[in-house]
Amino acid sequence: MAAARERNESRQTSNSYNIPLTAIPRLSCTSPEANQLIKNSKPVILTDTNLVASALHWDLNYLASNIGDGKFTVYKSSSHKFKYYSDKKCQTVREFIPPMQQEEMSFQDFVNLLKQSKGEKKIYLQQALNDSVGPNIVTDFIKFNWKWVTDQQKTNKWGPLTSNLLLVGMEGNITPVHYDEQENFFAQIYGEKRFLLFHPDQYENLYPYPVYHPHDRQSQVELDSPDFDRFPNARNLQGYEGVVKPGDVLYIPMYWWHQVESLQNGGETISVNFWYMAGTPEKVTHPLTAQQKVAMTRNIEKMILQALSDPEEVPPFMRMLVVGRYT
Ligand SMILES: CC1(C)c2ccccc2-c2ccc(C[C@@H](CC(=O)O)C(=O)C(=O)O)cc21
Ligand SMILES: [Zn+2]
Repeated sequence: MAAARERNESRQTSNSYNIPLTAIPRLSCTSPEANQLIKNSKPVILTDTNLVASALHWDLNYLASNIGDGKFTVYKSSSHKFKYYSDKKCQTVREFIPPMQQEEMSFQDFVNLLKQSKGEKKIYLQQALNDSVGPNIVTDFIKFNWKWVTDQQKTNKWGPLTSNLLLVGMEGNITPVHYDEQENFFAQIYGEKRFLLFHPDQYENLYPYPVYHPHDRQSQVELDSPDFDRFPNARNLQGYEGVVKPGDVLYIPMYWWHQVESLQNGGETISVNFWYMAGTPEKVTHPLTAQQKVAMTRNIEKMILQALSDPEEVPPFMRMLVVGRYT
């Protein structure tokens, strides 16, 4: 680990984190290498997809004027971090305090809030694109390059598209490191976003919350100030970094950890993601892939919770099972 830190210091990476980062490849979607990376579940920033070319004229005013008067979910955070939490799991952890509030409002109200709350209150609009949006947005949406993305879905044997989230973030917003259980083509429309990605095998270095915790799928490690006493392996973190610009599409393979940042002083950001369910899982072969191991830990944790029924019983049970026996 010291070596990793020396290497990092000697390489003087641009990031403000003390983590060795390799550049995510940036390739044309027409290149065989790009398609090979996707096939092998490796991240890649794709150019020339035209996936959201029909939306590259979207900005705050265009959306406010055309997206209709529906209500949009806006998250407010006292810090610049928007740490996802599952509402339905809030009851399982008694002392859990939600780190952000959510509110429904019109897009125009969101834009007004954005313009007046420079700096202190950070807000993040996140809304699944649906048919309640105005006709011009529907037209732009229909003109997404569905041929390319559907070909990808079929070639890579993914499951169905589950949602397209419209994301409008404030400069400086951070979505802390987490993984999703879906394949993701992340399309950038306005402004720039910086991604940190970590292979699923970095599981031991990122200490995910228990599955029953509201912060399920999130890391307990704060990348900007890791608590090495509680999470010593965080010193061994190694990851990937890339910045997506308007028109770029980042492929985030399922189970890959990612942290997403709207650049400070970069202005607001607009993105649309394309989440696909996983394809049918490969039959289990040994050695297990990191993804298979993560999926197994999730199933086992769910089974133990089911058996014990009380979340408070899980930590002592796990210690009894493991300490002195498997450690
Ligand atoms: C932080 C926020 C708004 C949120 C709050 C409450 C519940 C869910 C979510 C949620 C889910 C996805 C994203 C998009 C993206 C991260 C990014 O672009 O910031 C990402 O992680 C992905 O596309 O996989 C962002 C959010
Ligand atoms: Zn995500």
